[in-house]
Amino acid sequence: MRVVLVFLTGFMGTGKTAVARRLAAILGWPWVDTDQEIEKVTGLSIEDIFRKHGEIRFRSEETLALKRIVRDWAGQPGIVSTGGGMVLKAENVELMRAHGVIIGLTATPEVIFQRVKMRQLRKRPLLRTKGDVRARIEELMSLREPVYRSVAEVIIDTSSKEPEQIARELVEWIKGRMAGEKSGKS
Ligand SMILES: Nc1ncnc2c1ncn2[C@@H]1O[C@H](COP(=O)(O)OP(=O)(O)OP(=O)(O)O)[C@@H](O)[C@H]1O
Ligand SMILES: O=C(O)C1=C[C@@H](O)[C@@H](O)[C@H](O)C1
Ligand SMILES: [Mg+2]
Repeated sequence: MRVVLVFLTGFMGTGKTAVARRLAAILGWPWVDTDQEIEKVTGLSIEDIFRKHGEIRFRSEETLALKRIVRDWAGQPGIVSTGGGMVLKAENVELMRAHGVIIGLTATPEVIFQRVKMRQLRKRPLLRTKGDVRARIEELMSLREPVYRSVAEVIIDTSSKEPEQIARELVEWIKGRMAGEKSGKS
């Protein structure tokens, strides 16, 4: 399989969107973010989709967005930052694996809390709680961690690095991955 699409996966606030933007700029590849794509297509914010239509509807929109992206971008290189729950559906993981490579980003719960607190929680309805947001992050992360670990080819801890530095490291990884594939085929 050639590396054509690079999917960034991981928990909310690990930096998928921030890193993808820089990765695309360095490589000169196009970039799409599935959350932004869903908002564009539905004309609704993530918050409104969850509030008015519920999580099941959001998950359907998420799979539809992924299907459109792999169809429209077939055969060309590109960076896709996914929503934090994209990997929870086996169908989505299969689609990503069939069209590219899956990179995982991680960070400590405390760093995630610092990044997503306040205004950022609006984009992440699953973290909104009357109780302790830190505890909610830890709970959801520990439930999902095995999935994030099992789907990604490589996992980068973004807790103490700037998005620019992470993007540069990933460029090297992607180049190595592409070179490895070429030599494997010849
Ligand atoms: N490595 C980093 N260092 C410092 N701040 C960061 C880093 N990565 C992301 N951020 C900041 O943390 C916030 C959340 O990052 P981002 O939106 O990229 O997360 P995400 O993984 O895309 O989350 P989601 O799954 O909810 O879309 C943003 O304000 C972003 O600028
Ligand atoms: O981790 C999740 O389930 C989510 C992450 C965000 O990117 C959004 O896709 C939405 O808030 C759900
Ligand atoms: Mg994002």
